[in-house]
Amino acid sequence: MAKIDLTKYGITGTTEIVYNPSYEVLFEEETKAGLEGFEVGQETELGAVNVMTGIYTGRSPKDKYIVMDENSKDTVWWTSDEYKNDNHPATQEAWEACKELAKKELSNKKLFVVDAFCGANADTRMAIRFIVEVAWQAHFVTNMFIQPTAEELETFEPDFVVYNASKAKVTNYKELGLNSETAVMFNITSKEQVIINTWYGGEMKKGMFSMMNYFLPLKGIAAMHCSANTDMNGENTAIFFGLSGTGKTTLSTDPKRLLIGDDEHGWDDNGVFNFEGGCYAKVINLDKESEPDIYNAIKRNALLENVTVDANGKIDFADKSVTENTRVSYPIDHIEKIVRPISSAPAAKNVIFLSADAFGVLPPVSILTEAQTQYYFLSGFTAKLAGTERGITEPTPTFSACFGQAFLELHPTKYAEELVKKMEKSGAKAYLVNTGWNGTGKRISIKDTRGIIDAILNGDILNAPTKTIPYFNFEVPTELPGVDAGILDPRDTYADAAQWEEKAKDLAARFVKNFAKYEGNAAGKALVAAGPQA
Ligand SMILES: Nc1ncnc2c1ncn2[C@@H]1O[C@H](COP(=O)(O)OP(=O)(O)O)[C@@H](O)[C@H]1O
Ligand SMILES: C=C(OP(=O)(O)O)C(=O)O
Ligand SMILES: [Mn+2]
Repeated sequence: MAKIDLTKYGITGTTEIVYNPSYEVLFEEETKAGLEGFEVGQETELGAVNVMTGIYTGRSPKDKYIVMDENSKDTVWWTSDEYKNDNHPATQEAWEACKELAKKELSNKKLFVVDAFCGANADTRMAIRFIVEVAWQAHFVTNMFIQPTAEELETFEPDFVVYNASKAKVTNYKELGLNSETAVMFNITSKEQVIINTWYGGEMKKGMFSMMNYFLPLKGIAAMHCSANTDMNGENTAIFFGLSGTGKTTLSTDPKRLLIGDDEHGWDDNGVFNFEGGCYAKVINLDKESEPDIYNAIKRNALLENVTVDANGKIDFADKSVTENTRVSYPIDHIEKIVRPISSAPAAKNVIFLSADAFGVLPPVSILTEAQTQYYFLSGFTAKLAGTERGITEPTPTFSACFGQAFLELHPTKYAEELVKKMEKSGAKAYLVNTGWNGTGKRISIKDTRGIIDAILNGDILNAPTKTIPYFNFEVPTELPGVDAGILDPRDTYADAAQWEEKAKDLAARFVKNFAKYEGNAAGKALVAAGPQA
């Protein structure tokens, strides 16, 4: 084991370091007597431990900051009045203050240090050191990141250090120009992240995703908020872009295929590779029959968050009294059908954009032209679903560039550029799949969506009869094996097609308005014709 010296980070008086604990040790530490508040883990009937994450049960994008310095000033895609995003600038002074708070919080106590990788490719991965004081936080990152081998640990040198001081508060946040007592702050120059006053595990996971999204595209590698899987021969790779709750995890976990990963991937000249070593599935209303693989992944070593569990360990997956964003993290090998030993596969042949349309306008599947692919990728229209972000309590329509705006550190066009290059090279086709609502007022069923995905992946969709949907010029199939033909044209799901027309016109106008921000250059202007015509 590498000798860990935390004094070089300014953390002093450490009484004990639990370094890269095994699952046995993690279980013991997170369930032992004497833990307080949100440190407490409870063993459940399925063997997985459940924890509560406190007030923050989802990410807090308003508290996300990046230090603005010589290095980041001209590269980061900062929030602006013209185009608001979650990359808020922090001063060097605010950084020093937050780092100081974290050092103070983490000094003079027992700590957990987890060294892990982000990125399955050895030549482009980031070596990350997580320093935390809560056992289950160490468990979370052990599940979600790639665990080094014993040999790799011998020589592990971190590229990036994460300080989780979830128990601290930024009391003087106003003075520091920050938003609240909570801060999720990145320093791209020193390669560090500080987390203060939020216990939500997703901040560590999506934080490192944001950093990969900064570093990789600058090296000509696509970084993508998508899940990925491939066929049993590891040849027919597909990627599924989508904002939280649109179905990346659910739809990529497919017993007929091998899972590459459920949320964050890169695409380089060798193909598609996972950034992570685990999955982070939503468990609200989880049903054993319709999602058996995810259900079966909830066993010892998996970690549940914010799930309602009674005194005997019995789980109620239907209860959303704490949040709708109830979660489970598990190491990827809790899923049987995965790509081994490295989570990667050849270039994608199919690219699927998952959009949960709360307006009920988008067809359940549309076959996109090349220009439409770029237009809809940059637009990133979907709904934010309840719970994943603080303050979102019902499906809220949004344009989230590249289906992951909250995690983009460079301008959206950079991600589009890298994706298009890779797609052109592999001859990939793109589809827009609505996993949200239609005229019935209900969400399109998982069964129908799975039928649509099957038809895309086995090529049936290319032989199906099609028609064109007005306003959007979408080419949609009129029949697909295993899919209710009555839903393929969304107008058929309304009592009166005029109701759809009205909503479609409204949505088309929203697209036009949103896209104006890309029309400043010739490339953006050229895409307008591929978008909806209001
Ligand atoms: N048609 C559908 N396709 C996919 N998921 C659906 C659909 N209808 C409802 N759902 C539900 O939506 C949620 C999708 O969440 P998840 O797969 O975790 O999304 P993501 O990984 O993109 O955040 C799950 O709770 C799933 O049961
Ligand atoms: C974990 C998150 O996302 P996803 O639902 O896409 O996994 C998140 O947005 O915090
Ligand atoms: Mn997911």
